Amino acid sequence: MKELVIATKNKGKIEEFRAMLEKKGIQVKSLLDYPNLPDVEETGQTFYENAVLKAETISQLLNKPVVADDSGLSIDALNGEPGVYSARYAGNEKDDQKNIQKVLKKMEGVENRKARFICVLAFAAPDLETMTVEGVCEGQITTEPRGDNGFGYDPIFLVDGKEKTMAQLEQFEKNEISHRAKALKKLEKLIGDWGEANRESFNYK
Ligand SMILES: O=P(O)(O)OP(=O)(O)OP(=O)(O)OC[C@H]1O[C@@H](n2cnc3c(O)ncnc32)[C@H](O)[C@@H]1O
Ligand SMILES: [Mg+2]
Repeated sequence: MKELVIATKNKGKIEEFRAMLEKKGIQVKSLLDYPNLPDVEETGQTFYENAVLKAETISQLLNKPVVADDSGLSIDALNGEPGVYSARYAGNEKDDQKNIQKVLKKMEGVENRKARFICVLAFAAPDLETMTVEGVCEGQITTEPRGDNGFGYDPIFLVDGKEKTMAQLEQFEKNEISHRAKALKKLEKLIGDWGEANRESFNYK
């Protein structure tokens, strides 16, 4: 079975990548399978910078092809917040419930509820120039959480074109329309064949 390392510790992301890739015969590994690797500090100002930082650092340490995902929620009325700080919006403990409450509080009485999920994927491999792609999913911020599926801000994100929040969609439905799914489709096109990515050495720069 082909194998791909995703440089993430986020269980929600890992589950989604598994669902999208394992049906194609690709076994997904994550940083939870490599507990001895150091944490990569997300010092970038953009999703792109952080995705590249995570992918290149882990690819160099493992000497393997690696995909990293940097993603988040961007709310128009909050000038793009929580943005690159999505995971730690309400504090360093990365608490989804606290993050949601912080957004709902800031959005109290706000009429313009337009928002989007953004996902940047970076693919880094030994001797290969790093590739990046972006996927976006448009929606609206609700006034209260709805649904139990997914992770992060899914319960307060009403997906445009559906009458459900992202957390009310079944996982397979989220994986048809999400920012992550769109980015992954683009990356697959760019790379051609994930099998290529698993060759011992990558020699086309
Ligand atoms: O860096 P890694 O280890 O991948 O895990 P992380 O959770 O820190 O991931 P990010 O730095 O990319 O921060 C992304 C945050 O944005 C939010 N987010 C991203 N994708 C999401 C999705 O599909 N649904 C809901 N929230 C999402 C969620 O709060 C994530 O913690
Ligand atoms: Mg992170």
